[in-house]
Amino acid sequence: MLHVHRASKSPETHVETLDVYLVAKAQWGPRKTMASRNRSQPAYRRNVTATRRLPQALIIGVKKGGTRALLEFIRLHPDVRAVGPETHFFDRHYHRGLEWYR
Ligand SMILES: Nc1ncnc2c1ncn2[C@@H]1O[C@H](COP(=O)(O)OS(=O)(=O)O)[C@@H](OP(=O)(O)O)[C@H]1O
Repeated sequence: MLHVHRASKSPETHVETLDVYLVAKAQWGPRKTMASRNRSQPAYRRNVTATRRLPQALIIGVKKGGTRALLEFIRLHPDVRAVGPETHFFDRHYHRGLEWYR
């Protein structure tokens, strides 16, 4: 989850806090890790893995707006991969660039 703070001099808006979740559709391809040789895994798990890619969707909402619940419902779909902990890309790690973000 990412908290983006935007300050404003307008008395109506004050400080706006948003939660941002990153959601990516998984892209399946050949697995190249040691885990691929783990015979205790079923074949459909041995031979495929998710490729790291930029998110295709961002969930943005106000704090306490239920963004976590929405993310958990969306990630139930088998083709969806989503971050677990907060990434803080836009507020803390933006300078690291898109390769870090993947
Ligand atoms: N469908 C629905 N209806 C009513 N309330 C709901 C719903 N889904 C989530 N929630 C409540 O939303 C709170 C969590 O919001 P967030 O995921 O945005 O959390 S946070 O702001 O990042 O902490 C959290 O409230 P609190 O338990 O008071 O913290 C959830 O219980």
